[in-house]
Amino acid sequence: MRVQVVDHPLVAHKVSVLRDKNTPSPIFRQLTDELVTLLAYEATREVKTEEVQVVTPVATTTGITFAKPTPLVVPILRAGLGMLEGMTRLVPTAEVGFLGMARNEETLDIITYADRVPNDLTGRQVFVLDPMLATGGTLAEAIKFIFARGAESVTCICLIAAPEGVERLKEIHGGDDRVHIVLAAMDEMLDEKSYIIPGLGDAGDRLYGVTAPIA
Ligand SMILES: O=P(O)(O)OC[C@H]1O[C@H](OP(=O)(O)OP(=O)(O)O)[C@H](O)[C@@H]1O
Ligand SMILES: O=c1cc[nH]c(=O)[nH]1
Ligand SMILES: [Mg+2]
Repeated sequence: MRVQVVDHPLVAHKVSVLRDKNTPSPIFRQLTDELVTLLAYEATREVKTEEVQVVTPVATTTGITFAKPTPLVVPILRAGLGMLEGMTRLVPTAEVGFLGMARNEETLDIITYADRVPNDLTGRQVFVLDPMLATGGTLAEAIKFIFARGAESVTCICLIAAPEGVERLKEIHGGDDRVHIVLAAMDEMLDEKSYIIPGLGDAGDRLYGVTAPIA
């Protein structure tokens, strides 16, 4: 499993504004959208391609296009939805599946409440979108779910991670080169409620301006 923290001033600046508790939802949504495009640039570096003939106004040349089957993008509802448009803007031919997952804030159990992902993911490169990787429980479930349907690889694009969550995923997928995690920031730790410190609070609540009921 590879973990990559994208080290770039544009990313660090946008994450800093995102963290600020006074940043309102509209700006939070815009920054999330901008950040995912910066992370997607790195996350798609190994997307499968094939050659294609291109006729320019002056000559014919060989270009590349995405190979079939096309990449599948899977935002984890609710917060991952805030990353979808930025991703599909960069990879417009990607297909999109949806997973609804919520962490019970008291037990930390993960509830999967929506599955709109194709049954057969054989040979697919899957890009999972979720801004927060805290205990890693949600992503562990999502990765298990996607591999159970036959995916070739899973790349998770997250904004902020806690070391505890990354360690948990490494315990499961450490020797597995099919799993790739791309992050904007690796934070310090989890607090007693398993929120990321310093983090940015509840990403879903900050994106959408409402507190979701406990799952
Ligand atoms: O690593 P974990 O400890 O599993 O926590 C991370 C999860 O928590 C948040 O979602 P949440 O359950 O709050 O759902 P929401 O997007 O509907 O707010 C976040 O978007 C992740 O999916
Ligand atoms: O810090 C955290 C942890 C889980 N989910 C969030 O949205 N934020
Ligand atoms: Mg939430």
